[in-house]
Amino acid sequence: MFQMVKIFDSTLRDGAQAGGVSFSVEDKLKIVKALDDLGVSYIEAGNPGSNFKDLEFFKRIKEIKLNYSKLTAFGSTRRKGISVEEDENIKSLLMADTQAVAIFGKAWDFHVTEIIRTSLEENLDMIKETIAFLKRKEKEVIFDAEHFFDGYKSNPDYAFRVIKAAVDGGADCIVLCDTNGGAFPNEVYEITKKVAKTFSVEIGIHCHNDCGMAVANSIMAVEGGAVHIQGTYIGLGERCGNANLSTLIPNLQIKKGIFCIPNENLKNLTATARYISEITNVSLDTTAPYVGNTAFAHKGGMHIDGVNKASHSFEHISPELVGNRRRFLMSEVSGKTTILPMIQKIDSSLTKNSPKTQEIIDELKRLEHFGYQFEGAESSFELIIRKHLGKYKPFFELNYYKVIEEEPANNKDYSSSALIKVRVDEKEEMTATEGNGPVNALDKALRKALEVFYPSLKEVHLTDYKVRVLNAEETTAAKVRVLIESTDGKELWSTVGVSTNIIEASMIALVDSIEYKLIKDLEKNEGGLSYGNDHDTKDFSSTCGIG
Ligand SMILES: CC(=O)SCCNC(=O)CCNC(=O)[C@H](O)C(C)(C)COP(=O)(O)OP(=O)(O)OC[C@H]1O[C@@H](n2cnc3c(N)ncnc32)[C@H](O)[C@@H]1OP(=O)(O)O
Ligand SMILES: CC(=O)C(=O)O
Repeated sequence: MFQMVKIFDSTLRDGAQAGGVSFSVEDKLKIVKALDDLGVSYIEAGNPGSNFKDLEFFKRIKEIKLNYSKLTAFGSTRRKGISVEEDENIKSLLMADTQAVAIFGKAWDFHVTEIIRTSLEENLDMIKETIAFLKRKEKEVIFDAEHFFDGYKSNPDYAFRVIKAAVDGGADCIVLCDTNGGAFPNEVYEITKKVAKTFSVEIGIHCHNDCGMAVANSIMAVEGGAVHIQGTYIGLGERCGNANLSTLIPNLQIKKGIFCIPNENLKNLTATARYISEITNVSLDTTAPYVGNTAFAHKGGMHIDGVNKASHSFEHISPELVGNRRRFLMSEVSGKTTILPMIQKIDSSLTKNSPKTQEIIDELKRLEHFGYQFEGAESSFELIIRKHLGKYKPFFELNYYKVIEEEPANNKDYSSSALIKVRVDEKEEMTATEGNGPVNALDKALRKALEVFYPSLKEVHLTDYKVRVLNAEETTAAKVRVLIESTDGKELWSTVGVSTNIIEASMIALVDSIEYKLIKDLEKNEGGLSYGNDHDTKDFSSTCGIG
């Protein structure tokens, strides 16, 4: 039997209540567009009664036509002691002019008497009157029964009366909220089932993740009869966050066959997660199920061997289904089986027994002994393979760079400046840039110089920069390993550099990052690289900073 649920994304409302998150109006517009492209049913995009930014957002979003999702504004029921018509929050909700509104009201008697400090009867009136008013304004009304599970455990009769008040007011959907995130899956299942049996209205679920159960609880709610699922796309939300939709959607659709978004969009799940985390400026958890960077990364030699023989030996689904990819993590404990797929991506004629394969693995082990770590820097390793196989075209030559540190700085924002000269074919470009540190200045100067030749580099920026001291006993003469992660907003890649000089180690990783991006761009544009014999193949050991 065909089964479907409606996905309600609250990244821009509950997600905005997460510590460290602050969306600009532009951010919100971009995220709405991405979620609409993905095909979620509702986008709860803000709380117009809360702040001017959200009011401005709701004005500007009118210029954008959504193809799939219903835009939803969020607010509370009327306040105690006033009429719905005079409530400023409700006036703002109407000003947002959305097709759907989500209204929250208390379902826990304790919250009614101790937090909003009114009578149990007035709370029921606040809920029913607010919903009836919004229905008269022809809104689709989603009622969030706040603290429903705690409320039910404290006073089931009252929790049900809250739902009845919402149904009597005309609510289109009643959402049972585990606001404090303390419920367990069996409780959510039993309680949701009782509600779904008692009321004929559409039932939804909204789970917080304080016990790490938000996804499991949401699934159990679906088992119990919920057909409207609230969450946030990468799990952001108050405290420990909300049910993570990038986990829930594939769990429901791929594992349980319950329709959430158009099938053809499942392959966009990973890119959407990266895009949203990018705009939110929150790193995507590398171990996030389905969409994380290591969700399909294998390191143990036996696992890699197994996956090579039959991918489902160590993978629960095929990564391509959700737009992710399989990765084999390189390390000194790798055998040829581990690196062969990477080598074959560049030259499919090579086999486990080819001398080149052995040479590359020897080189990997030599570099790891020197201090490199390719597990976190596959892109640098791919460049090494390309250079070793002559499948590499240098995009530029770094002729010269110089970094100047100034303390105390004239300009408080910039304590460093960098000068860089690059050559592309016969043309040279020299740039100077300031930065808030030497690596920042170098990064900006290098990209500025190269953007003249390769405009796509404008999209690139660093998302992570890590330094690890390798032989701390050498104190200030110690060797350092710099790992950087870069993105162009669509893909993430990591590169590495090692040197006793932190600036040089950073520069090696930065140069690798740019070369990798340019190779990928060329591959996309040309449908594959061609390498003429006229191109020099740079000696990779010099790029890696070792003699
Ligand atoms: C579970 C959830 O996530 S609910 C959503 C929570 N989200 C937010 O709070 C973010 C947006 N909030 C805001 O911007 C502000 O809190 C505002 C503008 C909505 C309200 O600000 P203020 O009027 O200054 O009130 P403040 O935040 O200090 O206190 C909350 C008030 O709302 C009342 N309230 C809380 N829940 C409800 C409810 N379900 N129904 C009606 N009133 C409620 C409280 O009783 C309190 O009123 P009081 O001052 O008369 O005691
Ligand atoms: C409505 C909501 O965000 C909650 O109850 O958690």
